[in-house]
Amino acid sequence: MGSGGMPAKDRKLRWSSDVDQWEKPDFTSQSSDCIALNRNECLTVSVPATTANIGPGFDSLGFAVDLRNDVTVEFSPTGTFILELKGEGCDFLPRDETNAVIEAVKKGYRFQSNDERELDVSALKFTSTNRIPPARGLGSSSAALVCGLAAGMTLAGSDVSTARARRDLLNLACEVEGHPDNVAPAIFGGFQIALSDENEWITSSVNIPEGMLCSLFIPDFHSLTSETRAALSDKLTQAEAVFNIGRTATLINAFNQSDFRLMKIGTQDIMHQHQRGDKQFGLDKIIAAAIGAGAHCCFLSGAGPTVLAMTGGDENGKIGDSTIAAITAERVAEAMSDAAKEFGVEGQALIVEPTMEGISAWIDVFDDGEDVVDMM
Ligand SMILES: Nc1ncnc2c1ncn2[C@@H]1O[C@H](COP(=O)(O)OP(=O)(O)O)[C@@H](O)[C@H]1O
Ligand SMILES: N[C@@H](CCOP(=O)(O)O)C(=O)O
Repeated sequence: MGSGGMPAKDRKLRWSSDVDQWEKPDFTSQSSDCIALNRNECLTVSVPATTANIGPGFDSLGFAVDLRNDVTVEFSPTGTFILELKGEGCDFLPRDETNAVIEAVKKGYRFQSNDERELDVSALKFTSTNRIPPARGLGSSSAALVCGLAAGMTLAGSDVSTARARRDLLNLACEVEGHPDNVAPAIFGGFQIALSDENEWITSSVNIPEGMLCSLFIPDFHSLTSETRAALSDKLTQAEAVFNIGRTATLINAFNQSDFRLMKIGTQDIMHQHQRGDKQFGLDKIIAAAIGAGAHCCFLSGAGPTVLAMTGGDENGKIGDSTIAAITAERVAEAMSDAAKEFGVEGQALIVEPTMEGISAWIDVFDDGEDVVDMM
């Protein structure tokens, strides 16, 4: 094994955060001996849900919200491949090696070991704890991809808390996903503007005003991003392009300057959201209801069908602001649910906060019954 019997804390020192000094694990013959995990250890990778587009920023903007999927990897007690699913999507996500998380683990491992080895997962146990509802526009596929890639890279010896590993993760995940607006905030947290420049994906952060809350209306039905993307027109008139360019720029200013008044106009879009939602589940009416109930802005989350409205924010820093924000967020969520019901659509209302925490990974060490956590 690359790490031998070394405790995780010491072993971590083998992988320098200095980009030029990354030390490749000593890959030897046996598959289970080729991973940077001891038999008394369990690796966990945690990734947040993300809301992409934010109205006009199609394929470019996204922010992370505090609803997380976790994947753990440990040696299987039965000596055979196990994939345990918990929470969202348990009833239909595959439990074999075709699961997107497992495919990504193998890809991440292959990348980190310079294509020298395939990861044999037959002696490993994976547990996927899913809190992000799949196929609802909250970046579940990106979370699965990023979790898996990061787990695979870690098993091949990478420290995914380093800037270099995160950059690699961004490039790898964007290659698979094709658009960066979910994966960038899933990896880096916060609000990200992401784009591709020749062979490289680049992301930069935007401020999210303190104290903002997101009211989510998550319809009960599923909608596959690939299907609703395929139905969009790939042509825009100049006037349509100008509509979205002006609003995207306004949106960035609104967030960076905590200017809540600009958020409603800054989240308007002409490229995709009404095509995906108005006739299908009354998106225009849900947005109007949220704004009417006091939201700063409201938009289709990713490819939908989730709708996200934003409230709160420490405009004046007055005592009691957070209580008022929470009450408004609940009122907005209720108004969205009622509007959807009138359209015949049932769903779940949920209030979450934006989060600055992107991917995190750690190793639990089970030592004589004691559980020591090693943050990576
Ligand atoms: N936790 C998960 N584990 C494995 N695969 C997942 C998971 N979540 C989502 N997926 C895959 O992603 C698909 C949904 O992707 P997509 O249509 O892009 O929806 P979303 O908007 O939620 O990202 C699911 O059908 C499934 O194949
Ligand atoms: N820009 C993409 C975003 C898809 O987000 P998801 O959360 O629905 O996967 C698109 O609009 O297709």
